[in-house]
Amino acid sequence: MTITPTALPEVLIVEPKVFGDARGFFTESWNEERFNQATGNTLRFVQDNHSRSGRGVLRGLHYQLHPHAQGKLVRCVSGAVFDVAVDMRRSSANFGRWVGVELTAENQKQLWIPPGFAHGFVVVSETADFLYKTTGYYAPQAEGCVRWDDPTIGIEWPELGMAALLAEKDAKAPLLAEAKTFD
Ligand SMILES: Cc1cn([C@H]2C[C@H](O)[C@@H](COP(=O)(O)OP(=O)(O)O[C@H]3O[C@H](C)C(=O)[C@H](O)[C@H]3O)O2)c(=O)[nH]c1=O
Repeated sequence: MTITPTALPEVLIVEPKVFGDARGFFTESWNEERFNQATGNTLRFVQDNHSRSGRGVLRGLHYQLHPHAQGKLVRCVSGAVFDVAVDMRRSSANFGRWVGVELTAENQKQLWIPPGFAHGFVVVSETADFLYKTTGYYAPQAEGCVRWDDPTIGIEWPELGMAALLAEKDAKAPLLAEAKTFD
């Protein structure tokens, strides 16, 4: 397992070892001991999620506030997405800053997004199956969201050649200045 910090040092690219052979491949997509040894975390995941989306679908930017804040370990198992995390902690020197990583079925990269960060992705393949583990249960009453295209965050989304397809709540999400944040 390889762990690579991003420009937001708490957001980590996780690359489990992939064993390829003439039949295909095998990989341990999650190994608690290896992950916690490599990152110094002591994570406990309580929920697995799976969403499927078509090209141009943009889900996010979402997060849950305390006491229901979620850490997420995300990956794309078919197709490809551009995955983004935004630091929503006002006390952080990186408040409002973002990182983006292409997660694909081919590169088998995963992204660890700790509590305190907004998360979202846009699909850059015909379809994408997106799986992720969370350290907290779904709590819609604690959900926060921030606009995907807020110029003060300035996410450089990939060119899609089409308008992003968003849920109504995401199209109407607040800008960072009005969004709920972490201390
Ligand atoms: C997230 C979630 C949703 N739902 C139900 C609620 C709705 O009836 C339906 C679709 O929910 P939503 O439109 O919020 O799904 P996404 O837009 O993919 O939300 C996710 O998008 C970004 C990328 C995230 O990081 C979050 O995990 C999550 O907010 O699934 C559940 O029952 N449990 C859940 O954990």
